[in-house]
Amino acid sequence: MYVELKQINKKFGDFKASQDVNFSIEQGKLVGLLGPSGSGKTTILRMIAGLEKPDSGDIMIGGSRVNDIAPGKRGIGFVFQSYALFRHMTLFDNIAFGLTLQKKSKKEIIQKVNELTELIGLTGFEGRYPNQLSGGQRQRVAFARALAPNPKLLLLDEPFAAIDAKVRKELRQWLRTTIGKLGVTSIFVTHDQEEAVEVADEIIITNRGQIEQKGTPLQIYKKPATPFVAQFIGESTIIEDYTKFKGFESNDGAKPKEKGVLRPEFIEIAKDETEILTPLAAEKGIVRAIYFRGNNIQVDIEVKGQPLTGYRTLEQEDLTIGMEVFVLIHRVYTFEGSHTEVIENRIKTEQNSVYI
Ligand SMILES: Nc1ncnc2c1ncn2[C@@H]1O[C@H](COP(=O)(O)OP(=O)(O)OP(=O)(O)O)[C@@H](O)[C@H]1O
Repeated sequence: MYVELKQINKKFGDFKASQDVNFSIEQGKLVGLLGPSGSGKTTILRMIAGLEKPDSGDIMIGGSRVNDIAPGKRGIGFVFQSYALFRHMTLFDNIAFGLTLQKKSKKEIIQKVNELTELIGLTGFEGRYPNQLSGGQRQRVAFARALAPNPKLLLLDEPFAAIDAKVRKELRQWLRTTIGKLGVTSIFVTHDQEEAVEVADEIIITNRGQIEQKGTPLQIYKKPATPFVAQFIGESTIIEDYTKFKGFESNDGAKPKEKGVLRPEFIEIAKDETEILTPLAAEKGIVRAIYFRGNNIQVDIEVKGQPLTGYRTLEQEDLTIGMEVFVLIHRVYTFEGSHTEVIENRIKTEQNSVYI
């Protein structure tokens, strides 16, 4: 493991910004720290960088405990949200900054800066000042500057936050490819789940100073470990009593102990019985709202007093507000302690086995 946090605790006054934080990151991985505002992501990043000291616990980088090592001696590159370039320095001098501090030879500096300028696609722009570059270009320069001293670990704090949406998408892909090529272990902070899912090899989800889950984007999406993760990742509706729906009835009529989580992808909304394979397993619902989402149509429905959301494709027939529709709930998640359970629609499953 390249980076390891062991039982890290950090308080600001009485406020617990990190509570028993444990995780490890393999060498060469690009990991996203994802969580709502104030959940402690930046505090974790700053402790790894040495800009903040944990109250207890160990921070290990490359097998050594670095708690007492100064930030500049940890072999870390840092990219901040706001470009933080030196305004009075050219692109060349900005990238060369760390190398000059390291007292590298002129020849070495020129070679390295040229290499990095090419990597970020800005060859020919060496003499420009930050205000002569676009936001995306400036952020790439910040990235090159952080990489110049050959860090073993790269930390990025909301690196795309200040950049407009279209450029941000391009920059994400670029960052992913570039970091993959360089193989430098990297941790980035974001509160944007789309960004984390698109860019990261692995995601660590933070909530109230604690780690809720760590896994690949797909693992986190398919098997959220806690109700918090289930609600935070993707869209979902929390249902107090899912046993009121067809196919989910409890055997003894008792209400479930745990709440259910329903994602739009678990719901099929059909205009009539012919659109659905197992109409017997479906509930009737009323269309409450319809939103065109570009590549699909979001339909808000009400089923037995419960508002739910599902999607329809552009190829399917249009629905109208107030229309009665068939709603097939394929599955529901529940959580028992730290265990996620997936409950399938029983009627649908039985009917499908008859067809087979
Ligand atoms: N130096 C500090 N002094 C006091 N409180 C702090 C300090 N730094 C952070 N905090 C508090 O610790 C909590 C966690 O902050 P942190 O910046 O780690 O969260 P975050 O998840 O990165 O949030 P955001 O997405 O808004 O940046 C917040 O409530 C914040 O106000």
